Amino acid sequence: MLRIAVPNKGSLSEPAAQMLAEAGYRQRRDGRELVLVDAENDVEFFFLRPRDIAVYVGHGTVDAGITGRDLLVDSGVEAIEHRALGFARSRFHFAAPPASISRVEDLAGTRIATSYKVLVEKYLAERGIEAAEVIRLDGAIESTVQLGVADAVADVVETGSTLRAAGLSVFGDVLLTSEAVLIRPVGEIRPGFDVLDRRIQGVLTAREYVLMDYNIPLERVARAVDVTPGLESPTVSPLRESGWAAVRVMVRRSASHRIMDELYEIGARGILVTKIHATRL
Ligand SMILES: Nc1ncnc2c1ncn2[C@@H]1O[C@H](COP(=O)(O)OP(=O)(O)OP(=O)(O)O)[C@@H](O)[C@H]1O
Ligand SMILES: O=P(O)(O)OC[C@H]1O[C@H](OP(=O)(O)OP(=O)(O)O)[C@H](O)[C@@H]1O
Ligand SMILES: [Mg+2]
Repeated sequence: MLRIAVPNKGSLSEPAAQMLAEAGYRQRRDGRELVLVDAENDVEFFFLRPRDIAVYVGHGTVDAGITGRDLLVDSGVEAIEHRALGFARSRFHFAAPPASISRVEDLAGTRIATSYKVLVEKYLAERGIEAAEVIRLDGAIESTVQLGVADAVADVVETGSTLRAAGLSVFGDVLLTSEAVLIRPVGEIRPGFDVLDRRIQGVLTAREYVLMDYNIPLERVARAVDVTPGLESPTVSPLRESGWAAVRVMVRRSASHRIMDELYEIGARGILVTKIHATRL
């Protein structure tokens, strides 16, 4: 039975549960359940703190896990980032009151508050910058400057509104671009992992693509297919009315309206877009 670690709390937990549900796995009914056996799919889910998941996977205690790339890096543990999952996207940045610090070099001799101490210390060490102290705190990092605990912070930024509300501005490079990731232990892939991965890949494709159907005069099929080449090759079938073909093809959801406009211009009619629920490509 494949053992999978899943975030039990925080920003990662709800979208991870949603993704696994779309992949056909059983869901826990109660947020306090710690273990869930899905015998039908031959997997066992362990609901753990997102920060600890990299450690369990790194030590090989579980066969797979979902966590944040930033948490994996900060754990200092070796595990393989097998696949990016497209949610909990964030950037990791330094920030300070704009009048005080605006360059990474100015961090020398300052106190920096963060929940990601390993990540920050590694970044500073690589640049030969010696902070007075890197203070590790659990959350609400943006408040530390106002509270007089730190001179600057290093934290997760999504929209930037938390930083703005605290009167802080980012400076320097993005230290890390993060999102939720599927991770696995170093070494041989555990039995059953490929099935989990294919199911997740299926969900990602179903989210990214839609199915497009349209009718088109035969002499314009080639032009239309140039606009919608599909992943491999579009299905082109004859319509009952002679001189017309029906085309079925996958297109990126984000481009679907632009593509419909183009197809219409070429002469396509009856253009339909349908949501894809699941895929195995
Ligand atoms: N506002 C946000 N937008 C996008 N991703 C976020 C946001 N806050 C945290 N994350 C990401 O979620 C993961 C952190 O999850 P974690 O559960 O530790 O923190 P959290 O979501 O802040 O939860 P909490 O603060 O309630 O403990 C990291 O990968 C981080 O980059
Ligand atoms: O750029 P924004 O869209 O404002 O999002 C970023 C904020 O969201 C998270 O905080 P969370 O709400 O999890 O609180 P925490 O600081 O206690 O973890 C993160 O730690 C940042 O503080
Ligand atoms: Mg948080």
